[in-house]
Amino acid sequence: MSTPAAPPAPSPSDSALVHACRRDQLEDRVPVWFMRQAGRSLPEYKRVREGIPMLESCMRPELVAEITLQPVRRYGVDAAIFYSDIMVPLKAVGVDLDIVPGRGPVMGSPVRDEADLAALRPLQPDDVGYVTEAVRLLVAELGGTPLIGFAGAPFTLASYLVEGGPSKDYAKTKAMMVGRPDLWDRLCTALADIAGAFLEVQVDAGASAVQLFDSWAGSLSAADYARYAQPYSARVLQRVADRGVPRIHFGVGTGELLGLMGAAGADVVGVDWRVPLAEASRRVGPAYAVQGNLDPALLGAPWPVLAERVRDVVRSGAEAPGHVFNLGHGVPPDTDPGVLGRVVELVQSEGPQLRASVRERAGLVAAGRP
Ligand SMILES: Cc1c2[nH]c(c1CCC(=O)O)Cc1[nH]c(c(CCC(=O)O)c1C)Cc1[nH]c(c(CCC(=O)O)c1C)Cc1[nH]c(c(C)c1CCC(=O)O)C2
Repeated sequence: MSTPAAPPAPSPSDSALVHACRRDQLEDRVPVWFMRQAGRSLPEYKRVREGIPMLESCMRPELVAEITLQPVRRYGVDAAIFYSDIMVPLKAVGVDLDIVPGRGPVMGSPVRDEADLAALRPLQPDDVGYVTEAVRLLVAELGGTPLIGFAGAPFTLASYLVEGGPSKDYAKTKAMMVGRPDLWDRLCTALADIAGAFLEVQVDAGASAVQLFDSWAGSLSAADYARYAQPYSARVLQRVADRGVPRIHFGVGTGELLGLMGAAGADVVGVDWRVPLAEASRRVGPAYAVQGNLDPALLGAPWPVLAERVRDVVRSGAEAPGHVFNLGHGVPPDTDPGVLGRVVELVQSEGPQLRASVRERAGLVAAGRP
């Protein structure tokens, strides 16, 4: 008699995250991960980063793999997010920039005219061999847990390049955008091609989903977003359209842009805390899953209050055809990791039941699903 075949190893493409992104959310799991889950909120991160500058840390495959795995080990989240930065592909093509602790990306010299565009040569996979290597190491370690690759969207990248560093009003960026649309088009097309190549590298090495961060797109009106940002984000997302991996598209303060962000070529629209997920889902329509959207500032609230807010997010997300639980923006550096652990535990233990009861009451349960 032959021994029965071992059950197939869990595959990231069959994970709760990927199913939720595809809107065939498994009834037994509400997937949860956090933007910026790897990083300064973790003591084990601070320990391994000691004395190593941010950008250098992104170029050491074993360190990248270790930092990416830290929150997966600690919290048991449903996805890993690749440890890198939106500025890494720009650094890789030779742009003079640094990431200054407590401040963010700072340029050696800002991009202001045609001559400055010369710095933005196309990204070749060999420019980021350390990314390929780190993704491969991670995919081997992660087993059934999916790895999310990411890139910065052209508008958000352009804001750092044109301002020269972080900004509150993006005045120089917007002045170029409306005043020099020809230059803006060349800048954002070059950035789209670099960001698209960066996503391709991660997917080719084994990432199971991608997220495009357009963190600062919420500073634009819908009309300006549609004209000056969306076409370039669409160009990035198009690069990985035929790779079979879900595409998540996120920004902050984008309540008025959610439909346009979906239409840029996403499968999942990331939502900050300002718009409830049920309303966000109505704005994007039934062809998209949603991701979000607990207010990160509430992580410091007393647990019973926070727990009820976590349940509210799950209930509101249940009105969408697919929901990936996340914060509305990144984990704040001063977050107590113990609190994030409790959030994961709550979403994983109560999430499926909360979701099922909302969907049953609303008559949203898909007929015939096992
Ligand atoms: C706008 C943006 C950047 N980088 C990123 C975005 C989009 C997301 C968002 O809106 O927050 C994306 C990013 N940056 C980092 C990740 C790693 C993965 C993860 O989410 O856990 C990701 C996905 C690491 C990082 N990127 C950065 C850190 C902190 C640097 C350090 O630890 O020294 C980390 C862990 C630095 C960084 N890099 C950037 C900023 C604004 C900062 C913060 C500056 C500061 O407050 O110190 C640019």
